[in-house]
Amino acid sequence: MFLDRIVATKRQEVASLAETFSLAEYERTIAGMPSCLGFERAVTTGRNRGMGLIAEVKKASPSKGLIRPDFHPVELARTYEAAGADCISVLTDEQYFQGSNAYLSAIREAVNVPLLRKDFTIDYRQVYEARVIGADAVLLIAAILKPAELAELHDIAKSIGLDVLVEVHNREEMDDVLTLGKATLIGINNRDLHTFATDLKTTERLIGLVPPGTSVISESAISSTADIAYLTEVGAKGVLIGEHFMRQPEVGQAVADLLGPLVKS
Ligand SMILES: O=C(O)c1ccccc1NCC(=O)[C@H](O)[C@H](O)COP(=O)(O)O
Repeated sequence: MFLDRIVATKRQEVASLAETFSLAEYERTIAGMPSCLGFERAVTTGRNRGMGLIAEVKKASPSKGLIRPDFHPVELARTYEAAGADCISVLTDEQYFQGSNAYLSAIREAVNVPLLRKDFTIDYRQVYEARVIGADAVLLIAAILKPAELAELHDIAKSIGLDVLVEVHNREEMDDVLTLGKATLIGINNRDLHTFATDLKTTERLIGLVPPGTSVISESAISSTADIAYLTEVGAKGVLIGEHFMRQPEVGQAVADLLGPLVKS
């Protein structure tokens, strides 16, 4: 299965990171860095539009292959920011998404909105790495972590100033995450990471389980104002959109088209 292959690759990457990783050095570096920008706050307030937008910088994916051949990550991020995206998600996985840590660091220098490091985090060293390369938040995916692992990585991320988007796709993962009682920001992924099948109704099916005080972001397969209206209606606080924007010749216009109908309160 693809997700297992991705995780196997991550284990190899973590093993090579571990060869040079020094906790003391990372902590020293982080101590000298500016505070993180508030990712959770930015996406959940959504500039009072009623729906926050995380726009994703995504060159390729396992399900779709190459999505945007003419790929200029910094230019895309600047365009997202200028068009009103609240946060930017940056794929850093190289092997399956053609992403890079270097893209995230370059984007950090270029924009002033919070950045999510989008990768498959399975080890505490990747959390420190995310902070050092310039992320404001990390993604923790319930499908690839045991509850105790997720709890530990969540605590570490928070301890170094990162926000955490905890991703679930089904009832069992949601129950596990809610039982831990740590997540304040839950991403419901409309894509099944095992089969790649997408269904926006996944958000509607699971959102009712989430207690008040915890915000939900709907992720994947979102491409129209009708999708956003529907997800607003079911109670999502924000959306994460990658492929739709990446396929547009005029990315800024595509963002404006989706955000345009949202009313400021
Ligand atoms: O996008 C994939 O094919 C994929 C495959 C396996 C694991 C994760 C995958 N995507 C990560 C994401 O969650 C999406 O990049 C993100 O939600 C944006 O989705 P979309 O708007 O559909 O590009």
